Amino acid sequence: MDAPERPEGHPSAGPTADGRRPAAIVSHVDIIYRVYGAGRAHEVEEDESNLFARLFSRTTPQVGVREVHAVKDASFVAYQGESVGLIGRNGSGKSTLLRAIAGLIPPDRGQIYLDGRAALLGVNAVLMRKLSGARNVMIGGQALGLSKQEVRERFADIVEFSGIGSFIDLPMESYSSGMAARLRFAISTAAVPDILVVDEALGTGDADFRKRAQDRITQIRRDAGTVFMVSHNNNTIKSMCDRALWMEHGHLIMDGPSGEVVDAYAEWVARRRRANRRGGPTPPGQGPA
Ligand SMILES: Nc1ncnc2c1ncn2[C@@H]1O[C@H](COP(=O)(O)OP(=O)(O)OP(=O)(O)O)[C@@H](O)[C@H]1O
Repeated sequence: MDAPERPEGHPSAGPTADGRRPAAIVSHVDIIYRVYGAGRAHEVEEDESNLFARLFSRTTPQVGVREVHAVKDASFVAYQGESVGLIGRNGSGKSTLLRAIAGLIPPDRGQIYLDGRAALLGVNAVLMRKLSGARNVMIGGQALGLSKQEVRERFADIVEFSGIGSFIDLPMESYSSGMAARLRFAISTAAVPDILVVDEALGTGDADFRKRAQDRITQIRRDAGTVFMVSHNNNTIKSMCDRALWMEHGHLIMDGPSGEVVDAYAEWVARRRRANRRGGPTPPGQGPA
């Protein structure tokens, strides 16, 4: 099979003229979810011959399949050492784009090129509530690609960072949600990936833990890693990211220094609220489009 076409600035092309090295290239990416069984009642009850014709038709969409176009023609380049925040309203496509960068969802169109390994912060899928925190450290660490020996070497650090103390020997189902979130964060960042993808993990925990989480992310960036994060907290994005991407209805509508993008987004949200209170739409020409 032919190698995919490499856009300008592909990681293998080396650093740019200003010395920055691309870590992730997202080129014209579209992501479409297909939700099955989403048909209307009368479609489900249609007669069998009609159903047969539909199943074998190339042109008519199948019964009950609904498409959600979550990301539309998104393109950007992120550089090593950069921390990029994604902001936007609920359902605007932020998590979907992050999951695609982490390699969990294949784009329907376009390409994503990464220089190194990307990992989504969060080992939720593999952790087991009925097992002790200690057993879960071993399971989660290995899920991140560490060997048993490597997890053992980092065990004390992970437990110390989580602040779980002697609870580490109890089943995770006995933890408060904050304790579980802290342990998950500690496990997830035990193996430092080249590209760390953080989806809303920083809203959990108390102020002290948030500070330590922030320090750890800063350290990952210092080790030449790149961080992507989604947050609904504008202050988190401003303080932890140097750049922000604003998504609306699957489109990437603004890309720039985090302070500028967050302020523009906050202003737009406030204007929308005012317009909604007055019962009218957002004034034309002042929306994000
Ligand atoms: N697994 C899925 N199957 C079908 N549709 C999905 C799925 N996950 C997300 N969607 C849809 O894709 C769109 C984008 O969702 P996504 O979770 O990426 O948005 P988001 O900006 O991260 O939202 P939020 O801020 O609420 O987390 C939404 O319309 C959502 O309903």
